[in-house]
Amino acid sequence: MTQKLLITNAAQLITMAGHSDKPARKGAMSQFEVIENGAIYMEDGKVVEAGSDQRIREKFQDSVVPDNHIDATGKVVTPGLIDPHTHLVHAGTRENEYAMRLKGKTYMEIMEAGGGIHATTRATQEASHEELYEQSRKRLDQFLLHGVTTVEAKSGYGLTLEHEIKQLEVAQQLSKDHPVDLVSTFMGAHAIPMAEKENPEPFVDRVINEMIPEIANRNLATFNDVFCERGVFTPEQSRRILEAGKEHGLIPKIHADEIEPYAGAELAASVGAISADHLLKASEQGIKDMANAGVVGVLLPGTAFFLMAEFAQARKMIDAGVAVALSTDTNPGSSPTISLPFIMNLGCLKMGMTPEEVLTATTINAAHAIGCAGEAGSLEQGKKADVTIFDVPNYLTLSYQYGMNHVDTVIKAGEPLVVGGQLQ
Ligand SMILES: N=CN[C@@H](CCC(=O)O)C(=O)O
Ligand SMILES: [Zn+2]
Repeated sequence: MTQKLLITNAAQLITMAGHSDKPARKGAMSQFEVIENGAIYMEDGKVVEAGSDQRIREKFQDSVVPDNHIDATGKVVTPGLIDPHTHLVHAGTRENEYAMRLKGKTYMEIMEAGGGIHATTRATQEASHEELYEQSRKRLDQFLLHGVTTVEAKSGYGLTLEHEIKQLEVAQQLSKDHPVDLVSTFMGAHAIPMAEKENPEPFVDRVINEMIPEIANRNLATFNDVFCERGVFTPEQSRRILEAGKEHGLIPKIHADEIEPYAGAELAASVGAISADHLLKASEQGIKDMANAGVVGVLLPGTAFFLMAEFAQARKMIDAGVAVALSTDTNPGSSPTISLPFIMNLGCLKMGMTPEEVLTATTINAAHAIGCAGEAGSLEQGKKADVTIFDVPNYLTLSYQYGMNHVDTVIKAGEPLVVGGQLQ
């Protein structure tokens, strides 16, 4: 049966059209069209046409029954938001570490003492597939309620082949069962297991020779990520891990220059990573290299906010020609939030981004950061009918009123799943 859906009367319709092939950079990040009084028609989970209310009604109003007609009077319609960097599948929380950090301990001190990523690894190793599935499913519901229709999910709290597979299988099952689209990243190189701290090379070898081939063989991930940071994986180890992934068809991503400058941005450019993420301490050279190589900069201002660190230099990166995307970095240690709209607020207030840039960074550029811009990230003919409707009169209000959830309706593949701010 053909499934039809018509949205009319939008105070503002923002399609983000025109950047499906390449991410928006520099001025183009701010220059999208805003259709005042817009409408969009969808069929069989795909966008058919978006444009002025008058034109779309003339063409399509007669083919829909009232039940398939959403009136967006006074609201803003955008592509479904995309979160390109999360640690969705994990067990446990770390509020005890939060309290320690408030008293002055640093993120890395806690990790070096066996907490941090190691604490979540212990909890995740102990959790069953079913427990991880249930906790992650709830998070995905929350994402949907905050307007997000596609989410990237990393492993990296397993640190053994068995437990990395468990995390990725949970993500794989959720991608079948849950309406939010999931894109998976293998991140076996998220931390060196505590017992191997003094001699990490055997672990690096296991990631390269055991984990990567098996994960690729089982088709459990699209991307391969590494935490390149002093005290975790060196640039040289990171390069080997990312190159090994490439040999098995896994596209490189990298946690780069988060705590200290460590030439992670430069490495991302030199291995041809699709994105480099964090970048709080990225060097001038690294920023230039990323712009030249077309590496998307995925910035995670929730992490800087929560770790009380200096924010990444989004303004400098955009002006230098880096395509910037934004993400929550959802995880229990450095960014326990699923609110991408709050991340948009932070993008403006703490990283010098414009309200237009943060919308681009959470839609089409976020899609490019996870290789799905051909299907998602903009409302253009033939792309997925993933739509978020915000109960605000204009898009500026989204980054002006902070810490609030303005999501009214979320449509996934042509189906309204959130209506009036409630899951259906
Ligand atoms: N920095 C490395 N990894 C995660 C945090 C993981 C954790 O603290 O559990 C991040 O991207 O922020
Ligand atoms: Zn991360």
